[in-house]
Amino acid sequence: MRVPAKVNLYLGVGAPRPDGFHPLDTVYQAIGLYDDVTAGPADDWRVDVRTSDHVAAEALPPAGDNIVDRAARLLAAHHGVDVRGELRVDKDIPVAAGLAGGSADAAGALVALDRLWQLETPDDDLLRLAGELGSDVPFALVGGSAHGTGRGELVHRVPDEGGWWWVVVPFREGLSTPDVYRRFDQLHPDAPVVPTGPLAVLGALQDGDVRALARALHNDLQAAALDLRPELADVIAAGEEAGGLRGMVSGSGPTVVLLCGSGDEARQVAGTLAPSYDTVLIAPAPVAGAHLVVRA
Ligand SMILES: C[C@](O)(CO)[C@H](O)COP(=O)(O)OP(=O)(O)OC[C@H]1O[C@@H](n2ccc(N)nc2=O)[C@H](O)[C@@H]1O
Ligand SMILES: Nc1ncnc2c1ncn2[C@@H]1O[C@H](COP(=O)(O)OP(=O)(O)OP(=O)(O)O)[C@@H](O)[C@H]1O
Repeated sequence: MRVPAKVNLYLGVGAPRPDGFHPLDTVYQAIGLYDDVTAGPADDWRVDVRTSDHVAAEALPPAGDNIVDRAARLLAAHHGVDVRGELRVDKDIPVAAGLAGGSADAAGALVALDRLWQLETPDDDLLRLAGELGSDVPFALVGGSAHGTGRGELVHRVPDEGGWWWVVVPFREGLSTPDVYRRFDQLHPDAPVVPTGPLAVLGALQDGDVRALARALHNDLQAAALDLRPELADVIAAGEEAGGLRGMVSGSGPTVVLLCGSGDEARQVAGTLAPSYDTVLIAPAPVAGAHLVVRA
């Protein structure tokens, strides 16, 4: 099953809660850059992870600690069944990139194992288990474009009339999400308890208006990511110079994404950037998630 990466079209971040997580007001969009997760029968439990050229295999955790192992244990415990099967993960989404690749794999594992073990887990339970695995995992189930609140785990699909195009510039060396949130706290000691909301982004999606969306894109974590990786500012500037309508850091970074006016414009921007960076990808959006959750 194909599971997509995400970008945050809007990421409002508030002051840390007592549990250490930050309240978010975000708009996720699933983009056409995928990992592939498949499950088959086996007497024991095996995970086989393979990576494409631009995915840093060395950044993945040791056997047994992959987020798909955690997803399998959580789903099995919820139903009181044994963890059994062979799970294969083909990774094309860069690791620790701000693209939620691990979250996509976790969502894919939940859905693939739910089918293999014939559990028919209700959607609400699946969403709750996903939220326990990580803040971005429920969105990976839902896909499309969605509003996220809480620590990001409460997701509701939103109307999106656009067919959008992104140029994606990932880097082999990732950024740690907790490090970026920590830097956010240092840079914004007076962050509001309730983060500001994404009205302009939601309106642009509803109208399918790419120029309005370009104006409204916003990421409260961008300053923290740029502080940790100043050279990302040059990538954003180069992408906008090459014809991208607007460049930004995706989520906690370090991937830079550029919103483009059309598929042709995206190909042109990617062609201009390609000689300067190891990897430059093109992704249409929005795309489907791992599982169409009826309620969302
Ligand atoms: C940056 C985003 O990708 C934006 O969507 C997410 O907020 C990150 O989501 P994620 O990788 O699924 O994060 P989790 O696995 O839930 O949490 C990892 C770590 O990120 C920090 N974290 C995450 C989410 C959140 N709302 N506040 C946080 O402070 C915490 O230090 C946490 O221990
Ligand atoms: N299947 C997996 N794919 C990628 N990373 C994984 C996986 N399982 C565990 N991890 C670990 O999770 C951490 C974050 O990986 P991930 O690729 O999800 O980050 P990300 O793209 O920045 O996600 P987010 O945008 O949700 O913060 C890495 O340290 C990585 O070792």
